[in-house]
Amino acid sequence: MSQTPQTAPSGSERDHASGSSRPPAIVILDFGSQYSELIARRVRETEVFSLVMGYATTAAELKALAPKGIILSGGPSSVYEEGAPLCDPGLWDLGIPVLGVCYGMQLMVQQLGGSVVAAGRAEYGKAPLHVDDPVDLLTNVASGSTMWMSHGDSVEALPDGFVRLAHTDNTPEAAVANHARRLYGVQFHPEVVHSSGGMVMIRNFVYHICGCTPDWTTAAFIDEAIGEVRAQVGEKRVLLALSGGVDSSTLAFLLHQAIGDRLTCMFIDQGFMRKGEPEFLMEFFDQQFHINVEYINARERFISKLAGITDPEEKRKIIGTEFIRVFEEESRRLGPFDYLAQGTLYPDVIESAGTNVDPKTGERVAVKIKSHHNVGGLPKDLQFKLVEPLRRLFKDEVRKVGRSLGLPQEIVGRHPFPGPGLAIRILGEVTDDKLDILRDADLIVREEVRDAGLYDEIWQAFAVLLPVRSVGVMGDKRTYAYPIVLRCVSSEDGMTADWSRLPYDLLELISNRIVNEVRGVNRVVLDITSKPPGTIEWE
Ligand SMILES: Nc1ncnc2c1ncn2[C@@H]1O[C@H](COP(=O)(O)OP(=O)(O)OP(=O)(O)O)[C@@H](O)[C@H]1O
Ligand SMILES: O=c1[nH]c(=O)c2[nH+]cn([C@@H]3O[C@H](COP(=O)(O)O)[C@@H](O)[C@H]3O)c2[nH]1
Ligand SMILES: NC(=O)CC[C@H](N)C(=O)O
Ligand SMILES: [Mg+2]
Repeated sequence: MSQTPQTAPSGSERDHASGSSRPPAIVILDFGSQYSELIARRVRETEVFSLVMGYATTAAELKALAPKGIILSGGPSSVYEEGAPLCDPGLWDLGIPVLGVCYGMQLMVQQLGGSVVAAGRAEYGKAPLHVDDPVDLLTNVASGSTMWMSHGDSVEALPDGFVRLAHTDNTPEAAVANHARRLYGVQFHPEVVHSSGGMVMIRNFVYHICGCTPDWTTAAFIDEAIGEVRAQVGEKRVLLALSGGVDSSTLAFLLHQAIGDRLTCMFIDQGFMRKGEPEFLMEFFDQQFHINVEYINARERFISKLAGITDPEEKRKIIGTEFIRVFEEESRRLGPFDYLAQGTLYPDVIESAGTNVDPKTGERVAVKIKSHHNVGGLPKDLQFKLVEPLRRLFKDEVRKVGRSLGLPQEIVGRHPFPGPGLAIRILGEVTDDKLDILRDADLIVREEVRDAGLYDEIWQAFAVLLPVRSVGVMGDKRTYAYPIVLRCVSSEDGMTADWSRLPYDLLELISNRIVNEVRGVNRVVLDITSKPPGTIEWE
């Protein structure tokens, strides 16, 4: 991994987000794993505040921060490679308990005198854990618990003072410890949902080994976020980008509490919304909450900017830029506004690879998956300062915050809908005709999933339009029309997802209705790909 920077920024410069004024009880050092923030979030689920920081955070910085525990994340590198990201070796002598996960464990082993080698064969997926010593870290973790593995390297020899806590069929040193120094390592990923007993282990580490107390609650988050927003914006006015989705609606309530009528909410109709959505949103906020929302009809300008554009990343960037241009123009009309508030969440940030940038090389430790319009899709010459208090949270954490602020289930329970909207669900060029087709198909999917009583069980259910055509027969006539892809997934946070096993009868109903009712479609297919390797959206 020679492109991995040797020196990454320390955590402090990344923490412009929520909760940053509160020192983390558990620090996660990020070695580039897609799961780093997931670890932090699992720790926060135990009501202990946790933040991710750059892997090169020095021992002195950590000492000053005085967390009760440190977790080293996994990462794509191999510890024995030149240029592999290393932590400050002073870390081991701080007397603070450390848990290394996968790469983090391998690093611990190597730096303390053991050895790590490329394993005979890589191990991905579930493996039963055989517990050899059910103490501290593994207290109440049943032998045979399924753990999620994702590694190509293995620990060959343990450093002095370390013992084995557990093994798997392929991995002799699956969990290890130096009890006296309170250093622990696991080869698997306790943070992913597929690891049963993973949470038990995290609780063991956080409460029993590190001695943390559960004081990071939704109420505490709201209080601190309100305080931070007030400190950030002072007496200035804030423009809020409101989509009517869970995140920006929650943010609207939060900011309303924080700054009252210095908040202006603005909804941009970019022309890629679902059927009935703009009307629903305007009426809902106006009638139910008496929150005034500025409605901006920008349909023409968005679709004309996308004419002839087929590349997904190009589409996303154009849309992200156009959003900001509209906000800038409207800000001149209604403002001025120095601040733009967005309901950005952590998955938007990690997938746009907005974290851990090396100031010298500009390299990122986590790789880019796609540019979310509100992060990676933003223009470089952005004139607003961003207010994004939800930036460190995952969707289910936001839902809790929203509920606690009094948002009704009708909003809090909504499926996520991406800012670029239907434009990234029409593969290739976006046209008015295709938008009409997709809107109609999407409505049928939503209606039928709701009628089947499955809406709340599913993370997202939607239709995708492919720019290819196939032959069919309808009313004895040949058709040559587009297929619609049904994409329904279950997920906890959007970072990983599985395709939903919808009942065949429901699939049949949706398929029949789409082919019969939507002009221009003659075939319906089902996407049965999980994430990874697929993503939820098709672009
Ligand atoms: N049409 C829009 N008008 C104004 N702002 C928007 C619009 N679409 C998206 N945004 C902004 O971009 C942010 C990110 O969009 P995203 O879809 O992830 O969040 P959301 O719409 O608030 O919630 P959800 O993920 O549940 O749809 C929003 O929180 C909002 O600030
Ligand atoms: O506001 C958004 N702007 C975007 O550009 C964007 N792209 C994807 N998504 C949503 O994020 C979640 C993860 O999606 P992917 O697996 O496709 O990356 C899913 O819930 C997606 O719907 C977006 N939301
Ligand atoms: N997931 C990880 O942290 C992987 C670590 C290391 N690259 C390995 O393959 O073993
Ligand atoms: Mg949305």
